Amino acid sequence: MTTTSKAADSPPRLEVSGLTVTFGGLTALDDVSFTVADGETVALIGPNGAGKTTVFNAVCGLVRARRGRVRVDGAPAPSAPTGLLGAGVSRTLQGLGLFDRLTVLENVLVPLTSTGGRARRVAGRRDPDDVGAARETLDGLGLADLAAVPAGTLPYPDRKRVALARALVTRPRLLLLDEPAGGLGAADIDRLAGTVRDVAGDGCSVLLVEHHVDFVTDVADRVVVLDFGHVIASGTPEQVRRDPAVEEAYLGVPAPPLVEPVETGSAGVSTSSTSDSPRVEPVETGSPRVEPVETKGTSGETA
Ligand SMILES: Nc1ncnc2c1ncn2[C@@H]1O[C@H](COP(=O)(O)OP(=O)(O)OP(=O)(O)O)[C@@H](O)[C@H]1O
Repeated sequence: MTTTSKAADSPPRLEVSGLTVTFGGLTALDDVSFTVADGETVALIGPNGAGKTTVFNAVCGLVRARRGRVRVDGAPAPSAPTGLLGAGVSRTLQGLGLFDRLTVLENVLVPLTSTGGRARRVAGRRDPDDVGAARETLDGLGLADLAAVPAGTLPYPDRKRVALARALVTRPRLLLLDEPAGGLGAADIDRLAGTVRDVAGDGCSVLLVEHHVDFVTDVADRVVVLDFGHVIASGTPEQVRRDPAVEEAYLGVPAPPLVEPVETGSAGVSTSSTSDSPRVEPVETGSPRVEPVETKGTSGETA
């Protein structure tokens, strides 16, 4: 999925380098480094409180780093959220943050009409180009028929797609998705995965925070695992799934040895570790899945 449109020595779309963030005496992030290339999808996973949202907030200028740096296309990331659109960065929120009384179309127009000198157009006159872009985005997400419906009347999966449309309408080069699969059923997650692949296929880089491991495995080129503010593993979804440190971080116990003597019995598993014994792979028995947190509200929140 990674595109090759940039020169080989060009900076990555997103570079997080030595990022350290503290809240009073708490070190939420400690020397965190990773990159996201053009058109690459990277998932940031980790147990609750690991620091995932803090990474997002640091990229968006919502929290100040004590040390380290965040660069987008080689330039310092905006120091305030108001600079995000200009930097080609867009994000969704765990709580969606929709305006319930505005229609779907009006919600999707918000990032277009609230930037630069176009803010005055919110109150009445709409730029036809903006409306066209919003309708095109809604169409692409299967939301065209809902354009005139107040967002607050929609079921949660549709509201979630509206929030995604609002993030996509500015045609970002870097899209940050905060628990995009949380609270969705299997069919909606499949549709979301298709959208993420399409977005990445168009060259947009995607950084997502997600607890749903099957979704992560489906869409992510690489996974970065945080625990207590440290990067404890990174690699392909398969590499990370098999990493004992990841298992330990989620389950709180050391991973068992790779080959464990097992009692003989009807299951036919050998007790010995001779070369013709079946190989026991304890790490495969449980993907490090933590159920999505659905209690963080579904409307009106900001990050
Ligand atoms: N504004 C804040 N003030 C104080 N502590 C904070 C603040 N924001 C985050 N923290 C703390 O920083 C740590 C990392 O929090 P963060 O929300 O980034 O974790 P997370 O991995 O996103 O967790 P979750 O999966 O539960 O959303 C936690 O210990 C959290 O309590």
